[in-house]
Parts: sequence; structure tokens; C-alpha cells
Amino acid sequence: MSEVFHLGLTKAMLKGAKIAVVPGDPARSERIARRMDKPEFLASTREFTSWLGYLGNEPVVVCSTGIGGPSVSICVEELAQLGVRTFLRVGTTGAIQPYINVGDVLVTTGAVRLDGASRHFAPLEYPAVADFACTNALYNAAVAQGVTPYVGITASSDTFYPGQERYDTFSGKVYPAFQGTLKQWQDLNVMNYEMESATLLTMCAALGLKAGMVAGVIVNRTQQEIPNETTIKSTEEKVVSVVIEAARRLASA
Ligand SMILES: O=P(O)(O)O[C@H]1O[C@H](CO)[C@@H](O)[C@H]1O
Ligand SMILES: O=c1cc[nH]c(=O)[nH]1
Repeated sequence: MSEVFHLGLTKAMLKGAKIAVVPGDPARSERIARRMDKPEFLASTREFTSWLGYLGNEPVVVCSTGIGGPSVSICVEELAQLGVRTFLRVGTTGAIQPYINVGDVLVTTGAVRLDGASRHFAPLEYPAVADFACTNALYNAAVAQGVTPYVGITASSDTFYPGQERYDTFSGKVYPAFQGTLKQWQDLNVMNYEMESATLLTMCAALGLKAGMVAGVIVNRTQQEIPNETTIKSTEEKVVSVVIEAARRLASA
């Protein structure tokens, strides 16, 4: 019997896990857990698919957040109720700087709060910043695997289309408030767009939880709009390796 509203999980199922790896895509949960020891399926409800794995003696829960801030906030809140204190998001992303390539790895230090959910945890003046130890672990894990990540700011939007200034082929519309914003964030040295880090980083900082964020670049918005399936797979494998190594380092710290 679930002890939380949505996730279908209990404290006993988490075996005392203090660290969670939180991808957006539910299908990614199993792929991540299977890279750990003793992978075990826990539950699948709505967008939340949960697995448990071990890194050494340390249990680590993997739970997908689905897309966007509201569902991230539920995932984090309910995992925290079950004892989790550290959250590592591993996602895909669209780069907006011309020098960042598809396949590159990005570690987010802070997010531009283009979401709504983070405002339910702290006013807009409050920064969406990553935890230093999580960021350090993600950066060092990447370097240890021969990958030098870009480190910096991510624009985190509630919408994939207008909020990331995609003039979709159906309507051709982007609401005026978002017209010109891709160029604006480029000029302000923002690395990329994704959809969860603003909520994750704001709520974790505000609630006294730790959070970090790593993403693999699957498109560069200055070059193309549609990602290549093979590239998505290889990029995902790369960032999954990084997040698992980072979790291992945090677990043994
Ligand atoms: O690959 P995930 O983790 O889902 O992350 C990115 O992909 C989704 C959009 O396609 C959004 O969730 C965005 O943040
Ligand atoms: O461009 C992109 C690619 C992945 N995820 C996003 O949110 N945006």
C-alpha cells in the first residue's frame, strides 16, 4: 500500500535510499537502474516509473518525473517524504549556443525560471541554483569518463514550443512575450533549454534538499530542430554514465 499520493512507493521499498536519480522519460528509469547493482522494479504510476539499484552498499532510487515542473514537484516532494535528500536530474536538452555540439554534456549551475511551479516554492527573486556538491560530483564524474562538460546556466521552460521560441509548423505562432527570447538568452550566455531544472533547483534549495542537473545535447537550435534517433541513444548513454558515477561519488562521500 503506497505511503504517498502518486508514486506508489513506501519507505520499505526504498530501503533507506537517500539519493534519487530523476530522469524525465519514464523509459529511462529502467535503463539507468540496470546500470547499477541488483536493479529492482518498484512501481509505475502515471509518468512516475521507479526502480531501485545499488551503488556499492548504497541504495539509490530512480524515479522519472515526466515532463515539466508540476510533475517534478510531486516526484521530489513524495520522494522527500520517503527519506530522499539528494536529487540528480539527468535529461536531454536543446543547446542554443553555436559552439555547443550535439552529443555534448552540460552541467547546470543555475536555471532561468521560465516555469510556473517554482513560484509556488519561492518568489522569482529567489535563484534556481544547484547544490555545489552535486554540481562538483557531476562535473568530476564527467571528466573522469573523458568528457569535459560545459558548465553554466540553463533556461527552463514550462513549454517546449512557445517558451523555447519554436514557431511550430501548425500555427506559426509564438506569443509576443517569447518572441526574440532565444536570441536574448544566447546573448546572456545561457547554454540550453530544457523543462524541469527551474522547479527542481528552486524547490530543493528552498526546502533544504540537494539537487544537481546534467543533460545531453540532442539538438542545437542554431543548426537543426529534429534530433537523430542514434544520437539520442548515444548521448543518453553518455549522460547516464555520468549521473551514475556522480551518484556513486555522493553516496561514498
Ligand atoms: O529528456 P528529459 O529528461 O525528459 O528532458 C527534456 O526532454 C523533454 C522534452 O522533450 C523535457 O522533459 C525536457 O526537459
Ligand atoms: O530542445 C529541446 C530538446 C530537449 N528538451 C527540451 O526541452 N528542449
